[in-house]
Amino acid sequence: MPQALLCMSHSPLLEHTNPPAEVKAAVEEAFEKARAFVKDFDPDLIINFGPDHYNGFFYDLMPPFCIGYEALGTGDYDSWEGPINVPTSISQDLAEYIISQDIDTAISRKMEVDHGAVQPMEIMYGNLSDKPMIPIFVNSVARPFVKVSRVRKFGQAVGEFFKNSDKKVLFIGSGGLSHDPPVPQIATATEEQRAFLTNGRKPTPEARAARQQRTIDTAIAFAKGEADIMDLNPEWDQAFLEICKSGDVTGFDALNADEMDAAAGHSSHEVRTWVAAYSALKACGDYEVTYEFYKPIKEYIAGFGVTTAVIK
Ligand SMILES: O=C(O)/C=C/c1cccc(O)c1O
Ligand SMILES: [Fe+2]
Repeated sequence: MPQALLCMSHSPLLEHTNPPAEVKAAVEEAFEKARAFVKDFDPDLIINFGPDHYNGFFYDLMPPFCIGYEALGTGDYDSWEGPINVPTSISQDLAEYIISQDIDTAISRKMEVDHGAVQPMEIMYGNLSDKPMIPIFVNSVARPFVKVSRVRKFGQAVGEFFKNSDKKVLFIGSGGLSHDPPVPQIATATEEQRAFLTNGRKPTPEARAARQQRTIDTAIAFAKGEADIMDLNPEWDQAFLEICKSGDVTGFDALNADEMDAAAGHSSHEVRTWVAAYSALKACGDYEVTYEFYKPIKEYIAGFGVTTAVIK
């Protein structure tokens, strides 16, 4: 059965800040195009490569990759909260296959996933309880990072597993492109932030609200040119999109974490989810990108991209 791909930026600010009306309309049109693509493809199963922002994964145990056997949404920023429809036996077979290919992965029987992982599914389907979905965590915020070539090989192994599947599979990658939201980094964290990054599960409602308000305030200030975060980098974003369109996923290997921090912001590493998704699709066959949307949107703190692709 065929495979297809949807990669898109996410932002928890979609419902919390107000870009100019024409920008909002353009994003809504991109979502509508993506919805039409997904509806037309009508997958049986979603493989969802998503990051986390210290809602599900912390420094008490931070794997580079984790396959969810069972999962639930954390509900941060009013995102999906509660159980997700994960086909456990397929997740198990996938993990077994991946380790048989000499690629290591963690697994979780209770994986907690945040806005970054669930937003595309919410936008496509409105919920995470109907369509079967295997959540795959790709560490995109917490150093140390594995090389991008490793992410490509991981994605390739996932794709190989589904290449001859009897199910129609949609690979989703969620995140990026250039952006630098105010998520603390371990290297520069205060003692309090360090404690949170290591052991911040189940924040109090007050702590969660304060974190979210800080991000909203930063986005509003960023749009006014007043925030102390790195600028978006449309040129870097376009170069990344060119690699996606080239069909040569080894082109991702040249991405380097230090250079990404410097050029595209500390959350640009979320493109690792795209690298995994495109590499998974490529393992199923040569592909073509059938739709691309891109806009740098300060109110969302995101170089905002949406792409779809199919096997040629
Ligand atoms: O986790 C947060 O508090 C902020 C997340 C964020 C903000 C803007 C763009 C993104 O991709 C994010 O994940
Ligand atoms: Fe994010």
